[in-house]
Amino acid sequence: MSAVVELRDLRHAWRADEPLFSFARLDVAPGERVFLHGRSGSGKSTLLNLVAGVLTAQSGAVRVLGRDLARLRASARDRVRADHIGVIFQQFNLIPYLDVASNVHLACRWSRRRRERAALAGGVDAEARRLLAALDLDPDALARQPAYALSVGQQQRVAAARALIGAPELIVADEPTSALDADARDAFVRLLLDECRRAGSAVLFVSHDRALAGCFDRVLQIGPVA
Ligand SMILES: Nc1ncnc2c1ncn2[C@@H]1O[C@H](COP(=O)(O)OP(=O)(O)OP(=O)(O)O)[C@@H](O)[C@H]1O
Repeated sequence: MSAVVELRDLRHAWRADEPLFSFARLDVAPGERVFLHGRSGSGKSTLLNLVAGVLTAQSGAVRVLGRDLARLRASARDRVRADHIGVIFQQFNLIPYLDVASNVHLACRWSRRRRERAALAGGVDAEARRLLAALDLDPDALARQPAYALSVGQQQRVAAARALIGAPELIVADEPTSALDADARDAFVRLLLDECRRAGSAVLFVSHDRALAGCFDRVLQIGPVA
């Protein structure tokens, strides 16, 4: 099966004289779990934004499921993201006054494909509740709570459930464990990767914390351009 993500001769520079990173070639296979680390400021978030189609490549190509993101109109890029990528960013991007279940449902409101996949798995609400429980949140106690009333660690898990619902081919996660202590961090990563395996989702997980690297199939370092 062809790669979920392909990077080809990708370079990015915020300042013309200072290239941030370059990837001659990187393929992420279906279901593969990739850990990407690098020092603060090395460009990890920038790379994930390129893969998620939030930024467009200055030179080289980012392909997601064979589609070259830079060649798509903005609306088509948004569609690729909504249909095929589950995003867990540092700030979780939950809507604070919306309840937990509705925050998880959002991914299925933005994408018919994911709504249909969740429906096949038993229904959008049932799947949201299953994912919350799988991520160690009690859906009976929390589903109707507004997101703002949850702890940071709970909000991270809600964001993960929203990324996973509808089984997108790719999960991109940007430092989702930065606010957790070591035990909570390890448990969260284990649960997240278990659910990705169940859904067949590939994972691109970014962190500066190399202690997590052992949980992944492949470890890559992002660094300054030589
Ligand atoms: N929109 C932007 N415009 C200009 N420079 C930017 C922009 N976004 C990021 N940068 C710069 O690019 C560099 C890489 O930032 P990025 O957030 O990708 O790094 P990171 O590896 O994710 O860092 P951290 O681990 O601290 O989150 C930094 O020097 C940052 O200041």
